[in-house]
Amino acid sequence: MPQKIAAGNWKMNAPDPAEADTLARQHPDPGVTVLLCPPATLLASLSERLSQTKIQTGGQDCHTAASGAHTGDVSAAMLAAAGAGHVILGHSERRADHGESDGLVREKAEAALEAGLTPIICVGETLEERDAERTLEVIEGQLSGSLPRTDAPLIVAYEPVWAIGTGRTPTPDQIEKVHALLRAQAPSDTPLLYGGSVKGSNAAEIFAIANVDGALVGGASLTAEAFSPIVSALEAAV
Ligand SMILES: O=C(CO)COP(=O)(O)O
Repeated sequence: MPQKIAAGNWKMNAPDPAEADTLARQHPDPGVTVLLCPPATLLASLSERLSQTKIQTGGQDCHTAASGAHTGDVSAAMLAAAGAGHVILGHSERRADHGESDGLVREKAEAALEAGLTPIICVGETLEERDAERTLEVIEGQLSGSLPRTDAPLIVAYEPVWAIGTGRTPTPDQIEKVHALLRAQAPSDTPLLYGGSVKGSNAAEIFAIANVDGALVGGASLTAEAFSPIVSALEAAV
């Protein structure tokens, strides 16, 4: 059975780190993997802060190279040295803001695996693509272009671009169709996360969908009050 994962993507936000302590106190021994991905500058301190807890940390992006003349970038090895065990790659905000291609995401995923990190590879269609009934074709293309050419364990997150930060979520049927495709295409036992406006109030319904193994959460991961019910819903779904 794939691992169950509640992952928080803090994006370019710096919530009070005491929120992470509260979350750790509320979930001292979670029955699922709980992961917080802060901005790179906060990764080392947050990892240290959570080192005596079961909450893990991850990065939000990495470079393809291990080191070198890449001003402003951070390598996968640096994330690992700062305490990360995972790294989010190919998030739609990076694909949109930085023009990241599937090929680049694949190279980054290979670099992450090389550094001992588990990549969380994000895919998702735009509203335009969904309206044009191209969702499955788009996801299939992104996945086959972005997955590293190895059997190493990784995680895939389905995040419809139009559901991110909008309060809109796809219907359970829409999520189920995409996750069935991911299950068929990704290596067996790959945890498949859903992301896009996940909240405490809709988490249980989302976790009941076939082949949904957890969530990648943005806004609702910034406070323990908002994230804890999502973790609890996933624990209850196991
Ligand atoms: O992009 C996301 C997580 O990576 C989802 O963000 P929201 O949960 O804020 O919609």
